[in-house]
Amino acid sequence: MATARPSSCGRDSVPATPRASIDVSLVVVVHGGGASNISPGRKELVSEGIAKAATEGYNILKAGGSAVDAVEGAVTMLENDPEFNAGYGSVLNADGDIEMDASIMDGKDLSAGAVSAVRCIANPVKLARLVMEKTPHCFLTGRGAEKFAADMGIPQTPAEKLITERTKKHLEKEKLEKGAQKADCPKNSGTVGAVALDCKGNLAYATSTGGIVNKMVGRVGDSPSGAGGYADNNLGAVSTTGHGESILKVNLARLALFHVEQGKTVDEAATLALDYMKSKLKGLGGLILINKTGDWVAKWTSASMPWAAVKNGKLQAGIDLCETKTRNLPTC
Ligand SMILES: NC(=O)C[C@H](N)C(=O)O
Repeated sequence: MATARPSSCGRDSVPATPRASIDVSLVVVVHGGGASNISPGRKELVSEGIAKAATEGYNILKAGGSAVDAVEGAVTMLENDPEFNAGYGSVLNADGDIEMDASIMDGKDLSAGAVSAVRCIANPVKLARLVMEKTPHCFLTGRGAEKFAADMGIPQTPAEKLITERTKKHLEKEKLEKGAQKADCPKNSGTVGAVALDCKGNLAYATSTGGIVNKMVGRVGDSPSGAGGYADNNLGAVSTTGHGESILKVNLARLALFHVEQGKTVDEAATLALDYMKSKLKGLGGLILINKTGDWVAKWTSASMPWAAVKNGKLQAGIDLCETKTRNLPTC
């Protein structure tokens, strides 16, 4: 179990931030997917991308934007970055095609929007937000979601423009290895997510993914469901990543918030939820969580998880265990 924390590290549970702030702080935390090891050659690009996304979300909050605006902005940035498995750079399914899932939720009134198995759209998170705000529904899938996107004036992005050389090679390798989607071997890295707390005390989350490489056509994972993320102003906001089938079975995001509801610290809640998934199903993954007072945690059981958090103007980020770095906010 790995936890991001400001200045020290280790395997015991310690809250990432002091509890109970007096005023509502602006907080944004982002993740770039629970992963096996990230190659040294990609680490810098991944670190840069994740820091920029957290900064984008924080700048939106500072300019008076809502928590929903912040998570949408941060996740859009990661969807546009080919280093991550969401939007441009999504992993390929067994047919060599992209099918993406995304969701967003406003903790103020529990309004939620999700899309699954969408193709030819650059930013599924924006479509999920439109489902939340412009339809009487929470969830649109496949053809219906694409028709709705066209009705909303979202331009079509040809599939070839979302596919990269890296994702083509990834699929080839997976097919050669007959890549079974094992719960305890999360090779499928790069799903992205964000959680935010705004100046009005509103919480939100967004999660977006291409899913898992070499998945069956039509497979939908946890990311567009309440297992892949949840936000409730009374409790907190969570975005999850990892083995989707395991995450769905334990309803990971809501499970973590259940522990918050029971009075646990964010660190304890994340640990209990991830440990349960691991002990029950051997499922590995990670999550980011902010509670209503602005305490946050980034925690994972996979080998690594790129994450970044901005609170009180200070950016902290890391990928591996014992690797928290504090730095100035980058200029976007
Ligand atoms: N890397 C991931 O987080 C994959 C995502 N949870 C899915 O199973 O669709």
